[in-house]
Amino acid sequence: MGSETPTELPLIDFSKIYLNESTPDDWNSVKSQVHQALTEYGFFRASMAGMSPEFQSSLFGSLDQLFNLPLETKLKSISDKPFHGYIGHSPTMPLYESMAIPDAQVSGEVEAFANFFWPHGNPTFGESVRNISDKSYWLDRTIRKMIIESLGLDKYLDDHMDNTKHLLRVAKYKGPDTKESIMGLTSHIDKTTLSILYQNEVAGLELETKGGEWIRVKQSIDSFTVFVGEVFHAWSNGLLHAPNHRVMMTGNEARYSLGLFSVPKSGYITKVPDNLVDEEHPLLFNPFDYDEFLNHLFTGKIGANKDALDAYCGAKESELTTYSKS
Ligand SMILES: O=C(O)CCC(=O)C(=O)O
Ligand SMILES: [Fe+2]
Repeated sequence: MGSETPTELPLIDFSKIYLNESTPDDWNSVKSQVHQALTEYGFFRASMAGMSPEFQSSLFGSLDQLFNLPLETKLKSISDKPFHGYIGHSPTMPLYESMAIPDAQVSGEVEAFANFFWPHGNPTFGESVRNISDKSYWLDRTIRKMIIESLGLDKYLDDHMDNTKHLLRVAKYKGPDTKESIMGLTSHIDKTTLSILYQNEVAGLELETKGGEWIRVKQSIDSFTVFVGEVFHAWSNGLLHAPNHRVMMTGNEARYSLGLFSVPKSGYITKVPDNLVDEEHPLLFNPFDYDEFLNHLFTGKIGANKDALDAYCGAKESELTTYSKS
């Protein structure tokens, strides 16, 4: 792949592994594609077996129902935690609305969210959102395992798996009814370990290459978009690229997305593995507490710009004092 600029996201097929029909060679082949994609570009599309048009229409019908609830009902989904509660009607992002389900992979959490909005329950919402959440969760763990193996860091695997938590965010981008592109979500780099997105057929997500070109994601019914966030970039001492991305909307159809975001658990100190640091690869990030980083971000102590984590705990300036070869 070298330094050539891709015009589309690389597509990697996880179906055999997901269906438990893979050989060790299949695993190794997918693992090396994942490693290459996430170091070169920071993103790829993951295809998965088992998604039907009927499933897709019940899933996005459910999200339509959710966002069509009255504003005062949606506003009840409040939270004092960053990124958790209802977000919408922002003057800077008028097309965007979202709500979050923490620990959506845990049995009963999606159903509890549905029961909150529909006191008599909403089994279609529960089942379809749960299905995507489970597949995204499986992808998140499988991809992180592949990266850790491919970096030769197997001894860190359990620590990484045990100290990661998840948040599912469902979003709606209203069609702006214009021919020219309107900003749906401003460009940013996720403050996550990994981000996994599933969406309806309305395009809009764009990812930036290292060379500064924007690639528009071509979504299909059985694929997820996977990209690296600042936390995994930092943990890998810069080996994994965390891409800038944004949502640009045209036309009058609404775009729906479901994003599963993995982040470090509260109280866990993320630290670059020693094996990734040597004279040629000086330490780029000092150990950090993710919750404290978010606090700094949301109280304005550091800017919410693209390299917020670097501003918070970047080690470049203090390399000589923090880096020890032991
Ligand atoms: O909805 C999307 O496709 C992108 C969402 C996103 O980038 C985010 O929530 O961080
Ligand atoms: Fe994002």
